[in-house]
Amino acid sequence: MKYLVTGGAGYVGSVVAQHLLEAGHEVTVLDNLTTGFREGVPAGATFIEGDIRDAAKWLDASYDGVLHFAASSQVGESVVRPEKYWDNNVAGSLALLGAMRDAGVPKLVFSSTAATYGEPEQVPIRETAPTRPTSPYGASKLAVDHMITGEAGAHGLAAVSLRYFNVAGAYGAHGERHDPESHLIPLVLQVAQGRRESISVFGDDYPTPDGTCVRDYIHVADLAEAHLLALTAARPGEHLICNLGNGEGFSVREVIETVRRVTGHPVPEVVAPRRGGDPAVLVASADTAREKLGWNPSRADLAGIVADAWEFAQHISRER
Ligand SMILES: NC(=O)c1ccc[n+]([C@@H]2O[C@H](COP(=O)([O-])OP(=O)(O)OC[C@H]3O[C@@H](n4cnc5c(N)ncnc54)[C@H](O)[C@@H]3O)[C@@H](O)[C@H]2O)c1
Ligand SMILES: O=c1ccn([C@@H]2O[C@H](COP(=O)(O)OP(=O)(O)O[C@H]3O[C@H](CO)[C@@H](O)[C@H](O)[C@H]3O)[C@@H](O)[C@H]2O)c(=O)[nH]1
Repeated sequence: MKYLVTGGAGYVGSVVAQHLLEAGHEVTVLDNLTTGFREGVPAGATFIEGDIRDAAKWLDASYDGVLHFAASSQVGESVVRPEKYWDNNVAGSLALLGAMRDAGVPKLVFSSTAATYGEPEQVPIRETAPTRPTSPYGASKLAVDHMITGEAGAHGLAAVSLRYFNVAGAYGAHGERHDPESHLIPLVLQVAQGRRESISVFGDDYPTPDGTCVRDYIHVADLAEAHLLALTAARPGEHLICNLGNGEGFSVREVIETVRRVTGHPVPEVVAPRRGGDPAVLVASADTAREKLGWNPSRADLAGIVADAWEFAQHISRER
């Protein structure tokens, strides 16, 4: 099969593109390199440096589907620059869906997020939970989910939205890398490497056992496997929404402690003010993904996830 992977020079997109290639598919990556890296695109994929808003230039009926990762994805930034999120995520996805419709591309797998739920009433969070995002990022992703539901109903698109919880870990040469770094695990690893003095803990007065935010960390390779299953499960005219997480929450402090244990290095921490837009707790029920996709994540251990991320962090700093 032939797939377009938007955002395939970024963290999750590059790992999924690599899995698609390993499964024998033909892959084209479309990425404007705003947060991704040219060297992140897996060998064997065709690369187009371009924007999803111009997808019509490249999409044609030879594609069997699109895996849509390209987005702006930082919760905190979205609170201070909401317009960027409406433009890139919502207007960008609208253009992409239009290009798919015009070209007759039948299938879509979309990177949605736990951030669509906001502060949950019940944990673990099921897909039927209320969607009340606490950040413009989450709101923009929820808007795209609604757009996709309409597209499936009106025009027969076969679609799956995968609501990732916190993606972590690495897969071979592909791992989490942003410049400047913005995500918790790679930042804590930079402290362990001595590249940063300390990690800021954004708020220690949340209603959680140790006062810091709790997240459900999912290995990027488990996540990638769900995308391949979603391509098989997608049905014309239907929009399936599945959470992807391990169902276990770890606090910011527990993540920092795990990094100390795995790396054997000291990690000084400093309590800082809360970051805008952060819910206190996000933990998934992934029962729908297990039932509808046949997904069976096998890399749930946080220390193992951190160890893979650590190996990747060491690899990229040797390259610098
Ligand atoms: N990392 C996580 O924990 C997480 C959790 C939930 C959802 N997601 C979603 O998964 C997707 C991938 O996230 P990531 O962590 O790999 O981020 P990333 O920033 O590493 O990757 C995003 C990629 O999209 C590209 N891009 C952005 N806007 C574009 C545009 N207009 N046209 C073409 N390319 C564009 C960037 O250059 C980058 O390569 C995003 O949609 C994000 O919202 C990520
Ligand atoms: O220097 C830091 C960085 C982060 N955090 C905290 O660590 C937690 C995790 O933060 P981060 O790694 O930035 O991830 P999230 O903000 O939880 O968002 C990720 O996970 C979401 C799903 O839960 C996705 O939608 C987003 O795209 C993805 O960035 C949050 O409580 C942050 O406030 C800190 O305390 N210090």
